[in-house]
Amino acid sequence: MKIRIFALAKELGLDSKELIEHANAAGISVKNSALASISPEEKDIILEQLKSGSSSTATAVADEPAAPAPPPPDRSGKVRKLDQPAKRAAAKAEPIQEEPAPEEEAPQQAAEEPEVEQPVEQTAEPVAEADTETVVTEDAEADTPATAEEVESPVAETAEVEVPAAEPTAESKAPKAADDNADKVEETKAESAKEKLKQSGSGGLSPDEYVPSPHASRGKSSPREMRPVGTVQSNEQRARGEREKKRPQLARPAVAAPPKVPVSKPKPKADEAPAQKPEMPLTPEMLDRQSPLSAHMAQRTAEKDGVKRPRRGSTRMIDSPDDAQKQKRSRRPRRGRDDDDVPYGSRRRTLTRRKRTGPVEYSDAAVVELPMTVRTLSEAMGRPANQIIGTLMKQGVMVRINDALTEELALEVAMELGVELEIKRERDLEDELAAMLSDEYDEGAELEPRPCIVTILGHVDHGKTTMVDKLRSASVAAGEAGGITQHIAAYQVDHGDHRITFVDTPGHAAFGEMRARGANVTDIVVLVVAADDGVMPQTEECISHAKAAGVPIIVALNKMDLEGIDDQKILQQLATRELLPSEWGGDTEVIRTSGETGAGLDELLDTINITSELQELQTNPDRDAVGVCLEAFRDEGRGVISWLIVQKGTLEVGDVILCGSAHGRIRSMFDEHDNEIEAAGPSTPVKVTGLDKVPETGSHFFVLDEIEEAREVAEKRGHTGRSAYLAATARRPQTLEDILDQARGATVKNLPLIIKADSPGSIEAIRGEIEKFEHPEVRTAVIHSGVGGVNESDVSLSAASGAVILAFHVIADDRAALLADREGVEIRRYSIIYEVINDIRDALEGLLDPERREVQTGRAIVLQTFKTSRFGMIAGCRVLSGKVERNNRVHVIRQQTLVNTYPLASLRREKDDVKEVREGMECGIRLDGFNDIKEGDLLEAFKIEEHKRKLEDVPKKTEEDAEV
Ligand SMILES: Nc1nc2c(ncn2[C@@H]2O[C@H](COP(=O)(O)OP(=O)(O)OP(=O)(O)O)[C@@H](O)[C@H]2O)c(=O)[nH]1
Repeated sequence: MKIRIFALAKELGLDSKELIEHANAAGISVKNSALASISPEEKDIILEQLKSGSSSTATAVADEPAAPAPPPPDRSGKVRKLDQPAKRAAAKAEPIQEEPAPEEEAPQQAAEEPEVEQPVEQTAEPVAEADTETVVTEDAEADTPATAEEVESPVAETAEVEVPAAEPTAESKAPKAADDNADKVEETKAESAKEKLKQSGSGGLSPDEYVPSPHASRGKSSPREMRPVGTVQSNEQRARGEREKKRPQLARPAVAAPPKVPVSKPKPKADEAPAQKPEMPLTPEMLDRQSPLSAHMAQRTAEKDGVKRPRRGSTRMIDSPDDAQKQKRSRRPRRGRDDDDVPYGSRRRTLTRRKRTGPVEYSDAAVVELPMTVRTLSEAMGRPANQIIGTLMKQGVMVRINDALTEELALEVAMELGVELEIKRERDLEDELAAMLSDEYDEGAELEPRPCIVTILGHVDHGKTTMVDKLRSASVAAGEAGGITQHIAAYQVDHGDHRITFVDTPGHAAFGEMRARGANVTDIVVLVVAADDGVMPQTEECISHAKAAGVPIIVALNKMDLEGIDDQKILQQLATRELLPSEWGGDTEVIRTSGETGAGLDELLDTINITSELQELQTNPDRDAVGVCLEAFRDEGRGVISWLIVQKGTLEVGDVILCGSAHGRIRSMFDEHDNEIEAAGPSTPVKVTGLDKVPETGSHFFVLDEIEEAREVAEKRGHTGRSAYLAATARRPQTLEDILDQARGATVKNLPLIIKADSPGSIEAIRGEIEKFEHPEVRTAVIHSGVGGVNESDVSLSAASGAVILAFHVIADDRAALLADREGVEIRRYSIIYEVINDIRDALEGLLDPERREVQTGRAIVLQTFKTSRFGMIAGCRVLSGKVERNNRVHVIRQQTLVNTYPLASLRREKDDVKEVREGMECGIRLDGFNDIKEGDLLEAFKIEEHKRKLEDVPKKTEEDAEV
């Protein structure tokens, strides 16, 4: 059974190394390791050796040629660093010890014998530090005559040690070399031990400096574990020391006492392999002053920058917590001063954070966006939401923080709280579109002359169409139904160097609004006044429209070809209506014309040109077109056709246009002669196709970039229109008239209508006319209107509502006609608006209750009364005037006071019932329900006649009632 060295050393109370030395002295080859093992026999030999004393130790040591160099007894020398040269020396010396060891154990031995290096290192250390001040000083302080020679001698000695290490492979030389080496090592050891003893004796190592080796029992060695020789000496050591004293003194290294280094003892780990290297934690002081890397880096930095600048994150450069604080402080202002050096993100974060953490700002002016709530208003004004809620509560408005606020309420709150509030509305496309119409839109653009737009106005049949027809050399009047212009249309005429655009408007009053819209695009109004008719009411309306539009008026005194014309009379009429003719000194040009003969038309065109030149009509043709829809209708083949007149810019095929609540992309474009064109400049009337539905007459059109944008606005407009209609419908029961009707128990009779026409203008005209029929008892209700023929839907709606279908210039399709026959729905077709209006008037008057009038037929006086048990009181009367009829009613008048009115119950003459009794005759009259009749009472007999009422009659009565 093998016995471990450390176990035996423990058993004997020895150090493992001492035991190894003894074993070696006894001739037993033991690895210089506490883990080495020996056999029991060898143990006995060692024990014997120990018992026999130390006398033979020196011999035994001398006889061990290959014994590893024992650790130097003197380990009290300063160990500050492990120099590579020393390591190399130790490594070279190692093979000397390997000779007697088995081959398989050699690597382990080499690994397990760092201790062997230590002595060499200890020996070599002075080589590195021989010139240090500390060593010299210590040496100088030593009482031994340590001279420079002594200090240098280890260098030579170490060099000698290295010599044999340089030839380790020469096995034959090994014993001798080993002997020499061993001798020298022994000498070194002896010297070191001697030196230590000397130091110990002279106070070089105080008892306090003794550091017991925690690993001594395990036979480990480290600089800290080195035990000062001299404090505990074995017999052998003592003997060796005596022997060495006899030897010549060699130069010894000056070894200083180890410094007091607070070392934390590493906790041994159970499973961990024993440390083979000395553990020496580096203290901050050592790092600070001795780290070659840090010193090198500091030097490099200083050389590079010229100034010593601490590197971020370098603990080395921060000497103390105060220094670290100074560093932080010095960084902060630099970040603020030099913005370029600060990363964008970090600077922004800092600014934002500062802003957030600031106090709440109570501003006197605030901007809030719609839609707004109490919360958003609170945030915008910098006032607490509770304050806003409280303010509103005082006004009787109960809101919560997330409730929406109207603009009015918000403004009231702002006024109450003394805040100037600006309400920002969301991007209003309508405003942007309106801006496109303004002159500012073309500011700075290059403007070019444009044709003037002339609108011809005048009373019906005064010759407008004939005049334009003559100008265009085309017959338009001949094709018109009833000889009345139903649609606005426009034409262009070239005269001289100018092109003139004529807009022909119907002269009838029903088209007043269309005419007014026509005037909106107008530069000049030509007022046609028939010389044989003079100024008519509708002429006056035209003058008003033209003046309201602020456009110059040129009077065309037409039909001058007729005989017996008194033009002076017409001029007089014009003058009284603020149109003083130029020939009378005024500024109104009056041109005598004849549409029939064409006389005066050139002069009229010349006058138009001169007037337009005076106006200097210019516009920007290079922009998105805007203009007005003059008329629109649905064509069976081409879909929706819209008459547009371009006011500004140039309209092109493919443009996206928005017109009222209609939108679309222009598919095709036609001029007045139905020639297809690609573009239309300013003041050009065109017919276009491509809109999704029939646009409203008089609505502006705009060219937009995106079809989606146009659709969005069109839908919004359509929605707004429906909302307005619903709102109007919802408000209707709330009118005062309705409330009064309900109180009176009166019922208003509606005439439901469905209007289908060929164009929006026609519908508008019909609506405008029938809305004039105002009556408290009857009214029209247009439940549906649309452009196009009568379809099944219209008939179904009519059947359900009892509405009358008015088909103006349109007919019903076959299926609708069949359905109408089946449902008994009447479809009334019209081509002239007069007929429509007359029929509507008749229908409304037919709905009126007839007027009941009291018609007195005769008067009778009561001469005598007879009371019968069967019939009650009977009055004997004489007819004073007229006649009394059986079906009359009677006012009983007593002493000139009306007692009451009663129907006649019986009328008799001489016991016979008669139908009537004439003046001067006597009769018996019994009244129904009245027996208190007396002599002298006057009976007025009357009958009720019903008279059909007229719409015109009723308003007068209503006005009288209102006055009452
Ligand atoms: N003698 C004469 N008759 C004319 C003249 N101009 C028009 N007329 C006649 O007057 C009638 C009405 O003419 P229109 O041109 O249709 O009149 P209008 O003003 O356009 O009528 P509306 O379209 O209903 O507004 C027609 O019978 C024409 O023949 C003219 O200069 N001399």
